[in-house]
Amino acid sequence: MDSGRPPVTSRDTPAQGTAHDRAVADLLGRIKNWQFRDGTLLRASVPLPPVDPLLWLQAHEQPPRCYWRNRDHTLTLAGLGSACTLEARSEAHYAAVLHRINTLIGDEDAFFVGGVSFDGRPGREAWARFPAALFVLPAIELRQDEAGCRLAVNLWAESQQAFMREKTRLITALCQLRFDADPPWEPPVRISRREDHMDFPACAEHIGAILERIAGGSLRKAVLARRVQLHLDTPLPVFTTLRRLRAGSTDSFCFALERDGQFYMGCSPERLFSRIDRHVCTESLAGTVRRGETPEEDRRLERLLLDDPKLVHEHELVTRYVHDQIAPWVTRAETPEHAGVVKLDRIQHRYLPLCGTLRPGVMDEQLLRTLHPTPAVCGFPRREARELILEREPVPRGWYSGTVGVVSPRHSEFAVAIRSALVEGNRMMLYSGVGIVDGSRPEAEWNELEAKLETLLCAVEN
Ligand SMILES: C=C(O[C@H]1C=CC=C(C(=O)O)[C@@H]1O)C(=O)O
Ligand SMILES: [Mg+2]
Repeated sequence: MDSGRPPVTSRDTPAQGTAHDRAVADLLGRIKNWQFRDGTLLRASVPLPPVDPLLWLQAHEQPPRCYWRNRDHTLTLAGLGSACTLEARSEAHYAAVLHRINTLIGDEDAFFVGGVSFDGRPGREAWARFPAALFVLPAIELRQDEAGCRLAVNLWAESQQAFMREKTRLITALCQLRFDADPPWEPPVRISRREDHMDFPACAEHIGAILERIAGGSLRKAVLARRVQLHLDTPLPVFTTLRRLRAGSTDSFCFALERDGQFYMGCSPERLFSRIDRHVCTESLAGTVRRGETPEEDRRLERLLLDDPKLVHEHELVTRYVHDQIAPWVTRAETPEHAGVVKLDRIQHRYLPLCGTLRPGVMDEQLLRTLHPTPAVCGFPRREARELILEREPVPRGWYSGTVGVVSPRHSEFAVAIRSALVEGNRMMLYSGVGIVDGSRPEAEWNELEAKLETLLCAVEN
């Protein structure tokens, strides 16, 4: 059947099918000679003609699948299956997981893909399948970076017996890879029902309570989040939807993580941190206005974003926090003098990057522990805001406003997990949040919550 969509690879280069086959054959040849080496990761990678990773993922039913594209478009990873899955039951175990990742990867050029929950605890209710932290080393990896496109395999096993089993499984999976076929036809998705877990009156009441707390002096900011549940008339084609979302989210991190039949997916404009060797970059991104209908209106709104005292305050709380948290870990911190603006398709944000050189011995675990969750998703002071969120919000956040990214000894990068949804078959849960500070008005915050959901909603129904 003709789906009317482009194939996984371009048809105007007929020799590509054979080039992909040769790449797979090359990998198979290498794997066949692999011998079990206790606790050592085996990895091989070969160049591949360009492939759209999301179409490729949609064409393969090999869970768990994962996808990551960073905001700078310098790294895209698509993974099929798991060579190793590491989990943490609580925040207290993040360091052990990150340490394990580094020793397991060693000198190999591999990445684990994963993340952590908002509150450092395992998911509850809809999120029950997601632990506090989860990182997967894909068994088969498609990577695009400055060096081009490559296909790689990872194999790791704790015993000779497990090694033989995994090796056979990997060979079978490689033999089933497809590069030149159309992805399966998918019917258009329609939203049959929408359930809002917080309506405007409830939202206004929560905002009132937060403002009272702020007036009392014990809190300066809290981020209030809501959830919208969609019932769809057909299971959501996750990677096709993410492809649409990605097309409208050029300056965003895009991700999808599969876990026992569920997907956590989204496109976030916000970086938690990125580290290449000892060089680290973090940022504050907060404060929102919509995009204008005309260039003049857009510039007027941009001026408002830069000058309005409430928006300046909302953003500055994040900036100061990020600066104070990172300061002990870096020798030189560089940041522009004035905030800039990040423009997305429907909204724009205030933004200020901060880069530095890590002091000897500082690892991802310190950065993760001290930065996450920033006042862009939690509030300030952090503990007070977190308590208020747990007390006020009607549904657990799970991994929404957690962090998602890639980890390796040389290079790690995490996005703040916002503009995202949990998907299970016909059901999709969309999340959005707003920073409440002195000067917040319920109608304006409600409109902001709605605007933040729009991009995702549009990607669902095409
Ligand atoms: C918490 C979210 O956005 C944060 C990031 C940027 C701007 C925000 C704001 O203006 O309120 C939020 O702090 C979300 O999109 O769910
Ligand atoms: Mg805001």
